[in-house]
Amino acid sequence: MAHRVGRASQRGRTTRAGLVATVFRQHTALLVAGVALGLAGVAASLTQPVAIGRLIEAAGRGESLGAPITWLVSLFCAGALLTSLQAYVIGRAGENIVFDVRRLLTERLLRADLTAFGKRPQGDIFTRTVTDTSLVKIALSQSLTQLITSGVTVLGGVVLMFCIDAGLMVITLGCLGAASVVSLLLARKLRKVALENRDDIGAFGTAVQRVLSALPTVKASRAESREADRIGALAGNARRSGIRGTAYGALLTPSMNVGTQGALAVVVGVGMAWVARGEMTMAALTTFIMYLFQLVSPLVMFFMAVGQFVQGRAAIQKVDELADMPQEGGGTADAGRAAPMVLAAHGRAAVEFRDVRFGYERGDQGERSPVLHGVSFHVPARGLTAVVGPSGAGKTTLFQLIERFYPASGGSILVGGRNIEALPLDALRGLVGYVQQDSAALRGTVRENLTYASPDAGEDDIRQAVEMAGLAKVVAKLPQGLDTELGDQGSGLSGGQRQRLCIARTLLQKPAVMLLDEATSHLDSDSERDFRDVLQRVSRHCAVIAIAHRISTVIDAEQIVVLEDGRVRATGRHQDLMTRDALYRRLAGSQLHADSGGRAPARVPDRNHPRDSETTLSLSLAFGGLPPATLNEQTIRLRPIRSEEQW
Ligand SMILES: Nc1ncnc2c1ncn2[C@@H]1O[C@H](COP(=O)(O)OP(=O)(O)OP(=O)(O)O)[C@@H](O)[C@H]1O
Repeated sequence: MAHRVGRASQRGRTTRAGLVATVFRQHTALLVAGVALGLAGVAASLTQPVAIGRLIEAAGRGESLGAPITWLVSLFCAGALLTSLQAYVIGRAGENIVFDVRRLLTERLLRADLTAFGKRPQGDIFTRTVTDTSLVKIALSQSLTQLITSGVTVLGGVVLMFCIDAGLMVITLGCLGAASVVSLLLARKLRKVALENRDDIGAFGTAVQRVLSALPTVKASRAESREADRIGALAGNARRSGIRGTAYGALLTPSMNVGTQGALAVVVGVGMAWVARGEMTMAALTTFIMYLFQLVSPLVMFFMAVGQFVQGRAAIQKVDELADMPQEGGGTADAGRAAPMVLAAHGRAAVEFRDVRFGYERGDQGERSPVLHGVSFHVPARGLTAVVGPSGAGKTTLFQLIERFYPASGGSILVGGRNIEALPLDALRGLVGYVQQDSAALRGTVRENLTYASPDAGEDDIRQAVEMAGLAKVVAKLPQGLDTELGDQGSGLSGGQRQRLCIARTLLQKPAVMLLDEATSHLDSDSERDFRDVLQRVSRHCAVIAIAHRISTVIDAEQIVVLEDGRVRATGRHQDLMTRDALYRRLAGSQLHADSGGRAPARVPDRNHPRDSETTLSLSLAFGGLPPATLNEQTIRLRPIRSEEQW
């Protein structure tokens, strides 16, 4: 049953009714079965006072008590069996509901549009996904069925009591009616407070998630006390609204108790007077009082269920809001994993930007601050293309658009000659491998991390990718090799090792286009030289686009795109750009000074010479330790880097 939810509801927007209502409808059969069992139990309970009345009458007449006692015991057993069966069936339906809600919600979160996702605090998303879904389960299974079965019990009891004595019933209803009005008013208050409490818990969860994800920064900034105070204040808000909710909830049950106890006192007094005057039999009064006693518990349960249900409705609202988040690809995310695609025609550009414009959405009003202003360039199907430019020029944004994390506001991006808007997302992301600026490793084994984008990869492919990314020695030293467990965000490996892990993961994907965002920034000199060899090899098979601040990566590139303020100002090879583009010269010059346009051969510095040792130091700083001899055909005069210049 839990799997019956239609594919349609899993993909685009759920329905106008919301995700929870859609899921609820899928489980009505089991819920109805649970309610039916509950009602049968109610019937057994409602018959018990009649059976007791018969027992009293039989005893009064001196008849055999065997049959009435058997009848009564059978009713007790049937009531108990039906109640426990109902609890199991309703509990099962509740688990099925929460399973489907969580499954569909997670799917929608994973396919959410990044702009919409970025606007929501992650702690709030977590609270809604974990805590609120539990409240949804309680509201839609236990509370709802309790409302129905208790409601029917109360109704049935009222009808039967009317049949026994209408006058006494009118008195009873008067007392219960007043208590019910008070309880309903309290339930309305409770719903309002419950919504506030959900918001407060969400804010608390957000604050906790914020500090836990940056705990080393918190410690290094000595912000533990400040954060503890801030989070403590938010926990205090949740406590206050929780206590207010508890207070309303605590008033709900006694208000009903007072009503029923008042009714009981009046009924006993009036009833006994009528029995004394011979206007009512003792058996009828006993049966009536039995029903009144039986009414107390369902009435209290009914109003408790009302309280739980209104709290659950607040949670349902929160879950539905989250599930309503816009989905990638306008709500038509691609089904399953698309078959791997290959770039169409040979010789066609692997990636082409045609007058692409883009701005990130800021705030809730949809206003955008422009980042790319008509970017055009193309990337050949083979070879290394480097993208360079000052910080904030829009380099990473180019990659985000190729991956279709965000849609371009104007112009078009083509991969293999096809507009990416027309490609299924899964296929596009299968073609394009992306090593992000902040290397993304996950909790799990090294092997799981490696095969994350290609779950079916074989041992040989894994070994090859590990070798190519320069990770083989690292893996060999790990206690369990590829099966060594890593912590959150890949802790257990150094920054550079994590980055190589991500490079290996992307290599394993065998992409047609590989995007490397400052991918070599963490690599040491030896590994970077190895990796440049890897790049050379890989770029013979696919298009590699690398964002790099290191000239060592750029020098060998077949093409360099110079980006400034979201515009392409030049494209060409290193030597060409050194002569004709001032910005490129300046960017390169911040690391090195080319004496003769980068044409004369490099002089290898002598470490023993005081001036050269200074030069060697700054060279290795600027080039991340790459030995000068590896810079082909460069005559480089380096300026010593002084610490005061770094400030
Ligand atoms: N998610 C985002 N929401 C809003 N603005 C963003 C977002 N990401 C980037 N920006 C803005 O877009 C501009 C370009 O950012 P981008 O990351 O593409 O620059 P970059 O050239 O890669 O910079 P760097 O070299 O420092 O990594 C910056 O001004 C940045 O503030």
